[in-house]
Amino acid sequence: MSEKAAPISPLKNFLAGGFGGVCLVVVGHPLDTIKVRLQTQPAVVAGQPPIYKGTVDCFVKIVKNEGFKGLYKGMAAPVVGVAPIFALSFFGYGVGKKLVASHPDQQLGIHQLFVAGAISGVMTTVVMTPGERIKCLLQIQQGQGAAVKYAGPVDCAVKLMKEGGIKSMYKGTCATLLRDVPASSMYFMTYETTKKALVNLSGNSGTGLSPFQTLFAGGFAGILNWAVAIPADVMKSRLQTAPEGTYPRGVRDVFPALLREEGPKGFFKGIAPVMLRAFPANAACFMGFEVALSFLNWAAPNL
Ligand SMILES: CC(=O)O[C@H](CC(=O)[O-])C[N+](C)(C)C
Repeated sequence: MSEKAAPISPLKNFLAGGFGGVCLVVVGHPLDTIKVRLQTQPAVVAGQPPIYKGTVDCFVKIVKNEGFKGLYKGMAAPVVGVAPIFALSFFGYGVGKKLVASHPDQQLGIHQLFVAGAISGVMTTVVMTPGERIKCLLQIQQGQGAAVKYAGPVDCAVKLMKEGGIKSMYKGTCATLLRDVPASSMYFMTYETTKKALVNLSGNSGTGLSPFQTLFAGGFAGILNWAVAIPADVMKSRLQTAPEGTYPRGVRDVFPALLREEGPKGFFKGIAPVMLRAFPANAACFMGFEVALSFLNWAAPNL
């Protein structure tokens, strides 16, 4: 007999998703900083050592030269920016699930979950692109020898608007879509299917998931999200941090340039910190989401 699905509330998803996003940033930001530093460091010149030899070297150099606070550089922007991004992402997923379901109680299949995730990916791009542009610019300043240009996220946003208007804020939109549409599909589909598999395995369908199972399903969703997102993420970070005019045709220029300069492995730059961060950060995110959702279901059952 097919189980009756819980009614979907995009509004509750929005609020709980925002809380999940804050949990994700607190746990994952240091590794995100390392990822962006590795992704955007200049190509190695023959005979000269790279600025950072790898994840551990990058971590040690940041802590030595900038202190622990260097790892948390640019975190104000994601905390303020990621909460709405994740709120919108989980809201979009809720809307997507409603759109693909033929009736409100339907248990969605793997393909429907995939499409609902893609809808979420498109919706988040509106806030994800400027959020990522500001975050990446802040994360790379100082670390690679350049003078400090932006005092913080607001200063960065104001300067980008003054210098290049809304077009500059939305630099990297195509790369963000290329990253987030497949990534969000993978993310939500993996979380739901892993959850279902774990419940079936343990036979605890009456009591739902244990905290450990939620953490595992969330962490695994994060890993598969990044497994499909990383090549587009490298292109996005490059594009969004390059000096004006470097890649006039966006992805169409950054793709061949990266391939020419660094070969196929260039598209996987920063994969170690990405994967190190993916599991704990997304485990924390889904845990925060589920806790907030349970609270909302208790406090406002009809929301
Ligand atoms: C690419 C990205 O932002 O992935 C999010 C998870 C993470 O580790 O930041 C998930 N999502 C694309 C659904 C926002």
